[in-house]
Amino acid sequence: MCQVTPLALHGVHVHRDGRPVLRGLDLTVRRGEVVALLGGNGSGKSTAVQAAVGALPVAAGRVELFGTPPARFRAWRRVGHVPQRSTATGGVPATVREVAAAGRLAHHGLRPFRRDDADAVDAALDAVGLLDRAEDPIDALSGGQQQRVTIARALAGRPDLLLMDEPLAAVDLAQQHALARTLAAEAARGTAVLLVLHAIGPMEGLIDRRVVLDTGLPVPAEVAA
Ligand SMILES: Nc1ncnc2c1ncn2[C@@H]1O[C@H](COP(=O)(O)OP(=O)(O)OP(=O)(O)O)[C@@H](O)[C@H]1O
Repeated sequence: MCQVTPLALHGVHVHRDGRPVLRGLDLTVRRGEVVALLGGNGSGKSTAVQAAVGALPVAAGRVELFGTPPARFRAWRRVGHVPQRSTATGGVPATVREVAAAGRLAHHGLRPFRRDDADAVDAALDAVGLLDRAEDPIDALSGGQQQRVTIARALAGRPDLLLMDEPLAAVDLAQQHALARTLAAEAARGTAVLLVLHAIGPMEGLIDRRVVLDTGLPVPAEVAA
């Protein structure tokens, strides 16, 4: 069966403040594949993720989400995105459950929230170890716990492509292991996963491929090893 590649960047150039940041990046993540995007500070990892979701314009080259450029892509329910250093508050009073439920928005749209939506939200909160805090105000959570809620929000959508920019940054080791198990299960059901990481840590057994960026280009595999 022919599978459309969930994420493909072909020769992508992105400029920021007039400076070249990505300089012809090729990157693909296939169905069920977990790819780690590594590299030093400022090497362009977050820029690549932002370009992938159409949040930054591409000066040259091509980005495709399930075969479609971000500007024409409509199936956002298939994509889960955890931005870098994200906290879940946004200044709006909301419970942990309400924030995680935002991850179902692209599924239920204007129809009422159903049992399967509620089950997906509960499963996502359980996966990040926060089901017992579901009714708490989001502001009452620590930074790392709030980061776990943004991960739950992405998981709640049961996406076919997960883009996570340093999801482990503020998360304790036990929860890193729990997230590794969750992502392994996601990949096993066919989800394509792109993880921006500084250290592989508990994700080691899960990673199918590593792409190491250096000033906006992948380091050749033999150098990166
Ligand atoms: N909002 C911005 N405006 C202008 N330039 C930016 C902006 N964000 C990042 N840059 C520049 O783009 C380059 C790549 O940054 P990027 O955030 O993609 O790196 P990164 O690999 O994710 O780094 P880190 O590991 O520190 O998160 C850097 O030179 C940075 O200065």
